[in-house]
Amino acid sequence: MDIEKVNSMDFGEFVDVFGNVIERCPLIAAAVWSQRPFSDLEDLKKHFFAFIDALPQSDPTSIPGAGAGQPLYWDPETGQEGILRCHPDLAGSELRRGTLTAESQREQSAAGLTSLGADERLRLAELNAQYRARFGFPFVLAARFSDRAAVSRELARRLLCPSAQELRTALGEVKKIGSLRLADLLRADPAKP
Ligand SMILES: NC(=O)N[C@H]1NC(=O)NC1=O
Repeated sequence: MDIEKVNSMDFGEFVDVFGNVIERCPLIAAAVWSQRPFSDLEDLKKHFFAFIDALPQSDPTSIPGAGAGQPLYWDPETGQEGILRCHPDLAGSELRRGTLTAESQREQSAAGLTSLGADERLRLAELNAQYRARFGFPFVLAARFSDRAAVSRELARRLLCPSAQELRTALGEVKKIGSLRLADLLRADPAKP
């Protein structure tokens, strides 16, 4: 798909195609559509990321200690933390139930997370739960740049980071995931974050 094709899309088509560039955040694609035309893939990416960067960090709707669950779709009132909460755990219950988005399923599968042994799955589930309890959002990592051993290692390491730093790191991972998804859609070089 070239950029002319992207620029010619009506609202509905654009949101259909780009609605999951940011996991379960079709409203971000909806906002980006209104900024067309785009000059190229980089420009399109810039608009997605600028939208995220302009959001408030915290989620005033979250209740501290309530362990906010995963929403079906992003609510703009929940800001950047809300975007993180739309991400399914890596090797978590959504993967087991088969309810991941097609993109997430491919990414988790590429990192080998669909074929973990019971012990590895349990260890990741424990680390994911500790991470969510500490930060109030799930551990987010661009799985396609990782593998099963690196995922647990990175999770254990980031669990010890300060919250403000972790929010920034996690949003950086959201952008890496979005870059890869956009590159796939425009068939550019997907290896470039
Ligand atoms: N939790 C988390 O990082 N999930 C995401 N990572 C990724 O590469 N795809 C996802 O769905």
